[in-house]
Amino acid sequence: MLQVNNLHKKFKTITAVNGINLYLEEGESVGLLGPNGAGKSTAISMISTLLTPTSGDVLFKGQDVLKQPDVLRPVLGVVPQEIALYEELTAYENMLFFGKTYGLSGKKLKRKIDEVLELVGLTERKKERIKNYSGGMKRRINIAVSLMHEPEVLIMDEPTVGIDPQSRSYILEMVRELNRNKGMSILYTSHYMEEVEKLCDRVYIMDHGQIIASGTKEELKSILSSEDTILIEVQQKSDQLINHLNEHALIQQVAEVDQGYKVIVGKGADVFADIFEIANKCQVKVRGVHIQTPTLEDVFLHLTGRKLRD
Ligand SMILES: Nc1ncnc2c1ncn2[C@@H]1O[C@H](COP(=O)(O)OP(=O)(O)OP(=O)(O)O)[C@@H](O)[C@H]1O
Repeated sequence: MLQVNNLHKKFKTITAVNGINLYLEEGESVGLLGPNGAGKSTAISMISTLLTPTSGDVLFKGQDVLKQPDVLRPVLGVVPQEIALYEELTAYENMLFFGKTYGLSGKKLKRKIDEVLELVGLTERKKERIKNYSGGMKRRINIAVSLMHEPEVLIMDEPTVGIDPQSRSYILEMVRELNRNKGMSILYTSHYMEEVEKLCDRVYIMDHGQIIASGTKEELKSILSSEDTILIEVQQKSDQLINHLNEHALIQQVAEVDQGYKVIVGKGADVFADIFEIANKCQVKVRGVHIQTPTLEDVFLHLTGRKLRD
């Protein structure tokens, strides 16, 4: 349905997007996962026709979106990373305003506002000014606005960044509902791998302007089928420990995580005793060492040597 071919964007000296290819089928939920600065926002701004590419094509149902933006714009909903609402107006007034810009009016507009307010769970708060809303509520209204014209395709740019856990899980559930029950095709960008794992059928992993891996979650994780991921839980962190782990011949990657460190080793490599010995030498108390099933975060670590949220 939506196809992106060899898309590039250069800003003077920076190549923000360096030849990406991706597609979105009807009814699919696809994740664009990558760390800050990977080029996700630039890529989706071009796909949404808000930014002109340096080169490349975007096709919607076989038609060239860059030459004829109107083949996509009327059926596209975009949730930008920045909140785009009038702070002094109430949520309802904002929706009236944006609904009119989509060409809705009269009873149809009011019916649609009621429907999307219900969907984002803010019917009771619709008469409050946006400036009095929490960050999470603002984001929910931002999403509501993008749904007013019943888009076929929804593109979301990190819609849960910086919000409270309750709004976050509300938004995730809502996105899931839009995809599973309403059949909306969704391109969801995020640097939170848990969100992409939860919501998306297929995933593109982006880094430094390029797509470095793509496939279903299972396909991506099978990249690690010849590796084990080991979590080392420690009492206190130590740079010396990281250095020593990195020097170990059987350890391929080391990354710091909340509880301690994650290391990737060849399948079945027996490094447990060595880990305890190294930790002992660095005077780090180890709480536990566990082999884990790989996550998309581990796939990213394996491919780039970095964590998604470095
Ligand atoms: N208008 C611009 N002018 C110059 N450089 C830009 C512009 N927009 C983005 N960049 C640069 O392009 C690169 C990719 O940025 P982009 O915002 O697309 O990344 P991202 O993956 O969406 O990250 P984030 O989540 O932080 O927005 C970055 O190095 C950024 O500084």
